[in-house]
Order: sequence, then C-alpha cells, then structure tokens
Amino acid sequence: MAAALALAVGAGLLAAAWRWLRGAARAVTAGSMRGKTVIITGANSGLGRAAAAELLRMRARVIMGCRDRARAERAAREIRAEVGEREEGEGELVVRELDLASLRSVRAFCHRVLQEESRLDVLINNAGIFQCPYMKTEDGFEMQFGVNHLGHFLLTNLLLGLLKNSAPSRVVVVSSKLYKYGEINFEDLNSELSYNKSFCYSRSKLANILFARELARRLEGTGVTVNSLHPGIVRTNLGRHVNIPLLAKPLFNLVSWAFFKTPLEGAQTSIYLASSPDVEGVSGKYFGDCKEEELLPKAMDDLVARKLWDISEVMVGLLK
Ligand SMILES: NC(=O)c1ccc[n+]([C@@H]2O[C@H](COP(=O)([O-])OP(=O)(O)OC[C@H]3O[C@@H](n4cnc5c(N)ncnc54)[C@H](O)[C@@H]3O)[C@@H](O)[C@H]2O)c1
Repeated sequence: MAAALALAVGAGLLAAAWRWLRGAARAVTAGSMRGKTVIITGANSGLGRAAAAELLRMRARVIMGCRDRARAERAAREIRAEVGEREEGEGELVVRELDLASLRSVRAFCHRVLQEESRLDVLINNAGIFQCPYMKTEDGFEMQFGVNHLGHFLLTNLLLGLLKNSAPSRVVVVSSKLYKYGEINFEDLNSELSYNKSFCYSRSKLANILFARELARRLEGTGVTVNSLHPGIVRTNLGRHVNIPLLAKPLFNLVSWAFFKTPLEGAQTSIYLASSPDVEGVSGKYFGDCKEEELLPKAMDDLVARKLWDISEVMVGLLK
C-alpha cells in the first residue's frame, strides 16, 4: 500500500512537472469576440464555466444557459470578479434559465432569446450528464439521451433562424471520445428494454457527432458552420453519479490532479472552434486538442444520421 502510494505521488509529481514544462496550463487562445453573442449551455461548471470566462475575456456577450439559476448567478459573479469589470460593449455575462431535461424549458429559453437578442454568433452545446442511474426527463426520455442529445437538438433547431441571420456563425457540439462505445439502437432509443449507463452515455455522445455532421450538411451554403469535439479527460463535476469507494477517493483525486486536464485546458477546443479565424468556413468536422481528428465509420454513417434526425424531430415535437 505504502509503495503504491509512493509510486502514485512520484508519478503525480512527474506529471505536474511535465504539464508545467509544456505550458499546458496556459490558455492557448487569444483574439477578440467584441460585438459577438455566444450561448453556452451548462456554463456554471467545468468546461462551460471555463469557456464562459475566456469568451468574456475576449469581450463577447455570453449567455449562460443554466438549469439552476442560483448556482449560475453565483458562477457569473465569480467569473466577473476573475475577469474584471467590463466597459459598456466590452463583453457581458447574462444568466438565463435552461433545463435541457424539459422541452418546455428549452422552448421558453429560446422564446426569450429570440425576443431579446438581435444576433447569435456562436452556440456551444456543452451541458451534459454522465452515467446517471436510470431516470427520465420531464417528457419521459431516458435522461442521458434526453439531455445530451434531444434537449440540444430542439434548442439548436429553435435558434437556427437567428444563427442564419447572424452568419457567419457557428455551432459547437461538445461530444466525447467515449462515442466509440455507443450504437444508435433505434429499436430502444428510450432504454425501455434495458439500461446500461455507460452505453447510454456513449450513445448520446455518438448522437452528438451524428447530429453535428447532419446539421452541417443541412446548413451548407448558409454561412453557419457546425463542428463537434472531444475535450479529453478533464477534472470537472461530470462524475457526480459515479460511486468511487471512500478508500479509493484520495488515490483518484491524486491521479486526476496529476493526469486529467484542468477545465481551462479542456475548454480550449470549444473556445478555438467558437472564436478562431483558423476554422472560418470549416464545417462537419470533429476536433480534439484544437486539431481535426478522424472519426470511426459509425460516426460518419449518413443514413443513421438522417434517420436519427427524423426520429428526433418527432420525439421533440418539431414534426408531428
Ligand atoms: N469532463 C470530462 O472529462 C469530459 C470528457 C468528455 C466529454 N465531456 C463533456 O463535456 C461537457 C461538459 O461537462 P463537464 O465535464 O464540464 O461537466 P460538469 O458536470 O462540470 O458540467 C456539466 C454542465 O451541464 C449542466 N447540465 C446537466 N444537466 C443539465 C440539464 N438538464 N439542463 C441544463 N444543464 C444541465 C450541469 O449543470 C453543468 O453545468 C459534457 O457534455 C460532457 O459530456 C466531458
């Protein structure tokens, strides 16, 4: 036990030194988003919070779409304190209620955005739920598929007109490398026959990529680009439903501190896709560490992507 602990501490120190040497803790993005409006879902925690702070630093008007208003207001206050006061027109942080597990809430959020905002330059579909026990959304969908895919599917579709009117504009979809273990099992999209929390997370993240590619195809020529990404393994609150035995917690914390990315490091690809001139006009691609990456054939299956789109339209009530 003592030897294992010493080994973990040694490895942790080595990893920390490596991170320091390569300067990974520094933000790699810079530039101005002055005059641009960005929506980030799940912006009060983890990757979304880090992206909100960076985009505010870059002078964007950032709308934080969050489920829990009090937590989101607290996060917004903290971010403003970190970033410093902004002059009028030099960036702003706005909190709006958005529960992706409720189609009613998604519709209300979009209704308010369409009433209040004259433009939308970037939509970052970031919020996510990971490996929760079997639960259903307000509308009766399996929670991970409902929040990670269907909620964002409706949200994006309802905001498409504003994105098109603001073109060139961008949709950024936060997926995960775990998509590799998912399948779009059309006969049980709601997991009524069986539920496996890991499979359902992976399936929802595969759905994110198929959605992004299909949306990119549908938006060709409109000036709205759509790309998906995986952020790497990041130290956030995403694992709140994962039970780690009490005794293993210190070791897990040490390993995650040493080897996982910080939220700011993990958010770099989202920020890059939202703001960099390098990806102007690039659409339908998948990124990791700010570089395009190859996808497995299952994530490039256009027939599955179209079928998923059609079924999702019916599930969220866009098509009767
Ligand atoms: N952390 C990682 O290692 C990792 C790896 C791959 C992909 N991701 C993806 O990154 C994204 C961000 O996750 P994170 O790691 O920052 O985790 P996080 O838990 O810190 O943040 C997730 C955010 O989503 C919000 N959210 C959850 N359910 C919601 C709902 N019903 N309505 C509105 N918001 C809701 C949470 O409140 C939170 O703000 C997720 O899509 C996740 O799948 C994370």
